[in-house]
Amino acid sequence: MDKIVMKGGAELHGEVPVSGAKNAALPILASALLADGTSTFRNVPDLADVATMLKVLRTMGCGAERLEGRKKDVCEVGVNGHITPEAPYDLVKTMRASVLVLGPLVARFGRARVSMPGGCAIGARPIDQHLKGLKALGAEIHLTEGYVEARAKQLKGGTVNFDVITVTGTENVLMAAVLAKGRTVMENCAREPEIEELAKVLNKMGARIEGAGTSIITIEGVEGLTPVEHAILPDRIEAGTLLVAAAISGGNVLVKHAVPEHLDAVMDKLREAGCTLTAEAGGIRCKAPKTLTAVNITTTEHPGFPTDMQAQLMALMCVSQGTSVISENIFENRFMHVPELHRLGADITIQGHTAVVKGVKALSGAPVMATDLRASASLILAGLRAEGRTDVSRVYHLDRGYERLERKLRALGADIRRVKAKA
Ligand SMILES: CC(=O)N[C@H]1[C@@H](OP(=O)(O)OP(=O)(O)OC[C@H]2O[C@@H](n3ccc(=O)[nH]c3=O)[C@H](O)[C@@H]2O)O[C@H](CO)[C@@H](O)[C@@H]1O
Ligand SMILES: C=C(OP(=O)(O)O)C(=O)O
Repeated sequence: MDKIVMKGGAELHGEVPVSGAKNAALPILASALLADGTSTFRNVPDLADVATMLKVLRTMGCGAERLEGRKKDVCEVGVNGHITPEAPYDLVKTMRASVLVLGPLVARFGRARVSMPGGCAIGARPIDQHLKGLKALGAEIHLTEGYVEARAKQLKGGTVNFDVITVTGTENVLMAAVLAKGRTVMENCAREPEIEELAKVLNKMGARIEGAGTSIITIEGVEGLTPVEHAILPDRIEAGTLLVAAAISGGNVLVKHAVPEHLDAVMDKLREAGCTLTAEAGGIRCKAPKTLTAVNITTTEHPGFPTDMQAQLMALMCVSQGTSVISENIFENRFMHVPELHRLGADITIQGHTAVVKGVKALSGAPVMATDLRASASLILAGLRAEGRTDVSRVYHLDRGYERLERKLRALGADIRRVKAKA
């Protein structure tokens, strides 16, 4: 297993580009199932999760490849009528977002067999709302042998009112509704920029969707869609992570391609902590203050503070002056980074879904273990500031969602490298 080896203390300076968004690329790759022919996607991040989604599509019989050489950011997905509409357990267990093929498969092929994703390190993460939405469009759903089996000769438009705001649930039902007969109204939808991006792609393919990015989405079903060409939007969570890297190191960094409107809540918190954030042509600049100030954070659905940035902000709070209260309201078990941050000298107490972080003068390097994707980012951020050497193991979690993070940080001046596992 690869690990990241780093020495803290360097201030980060310079410019760093953000890659395409994982959470947009995954549903958008799945959306290619909705049309016959080859769809071409650019700015697709080179991540383990994207490789898994391409594999899921290939397993079904699609052509799904990343191009090579200078076009390495391009993925092509080719679909013809002959596919096996099944996502097997072996793949879904490595990436729960594989469940995003469920909606497109049942809409286009009239049936789907997709392994139930099950829980993961950060929470139970059921998919009852995905299933509720598909049922409202007329799909028959059975759960057998750990699989969701969905069938519908022709989905029919209907009203879907989500009991819980869910990002991939909204996306799954949206991808089903575009080919349903008649009008679908989806209420209490998630409002993330990645949902707007998915709707943009579907509309380019010929769908008729209005309201994506708000809590009510209306879809007029169409008979068929055509393949598409699209460049994926920048990853707001990677951008936020790089802004925190600038802040925690005491540096001054321009995060290129970062979209300020996608990062309002994160930028507000960094400002409150004393950083100077400026939207510049082509990105966002973060200049760290001499002393960081503790701020309170409450994660909520977009446009609130994102749960996917909670662990990174917690790393920052570990070295900020004062006491910070961090409440996690989206996932029930998303404090797995806390015991590892303790190993670096952090002072954090957990009370239920709240963590109380008392800023310390210094962190000290230690071997630590990543437990999930954003936990691994938070440990690397803490390692940038810790005195001495920090080794972060289990970086396969990091590779799910960050494209060569260590190279990006090294280009900004960090002392960080990847030690490859022996073959
Ligand atoms: C691939 C992708 O886009 N992943 C993101 C997506 O995950 P994902 O779409 O899985 O997260 P959801 O928005 O669905 O989850 C939000 C909450 O709703 C609950 N829930 C969800 C669905 C359901 O049917 N029933 C139910 O109870 C979940 O357990 C969780 O407590 O949104 C999360 C919340 O912003 C992010 O952390 C993930 O990075
Ligand atoms: C939780 C995340 O991803 P996923 O939903 O793919 O597990 C994340 O990106 O932080």
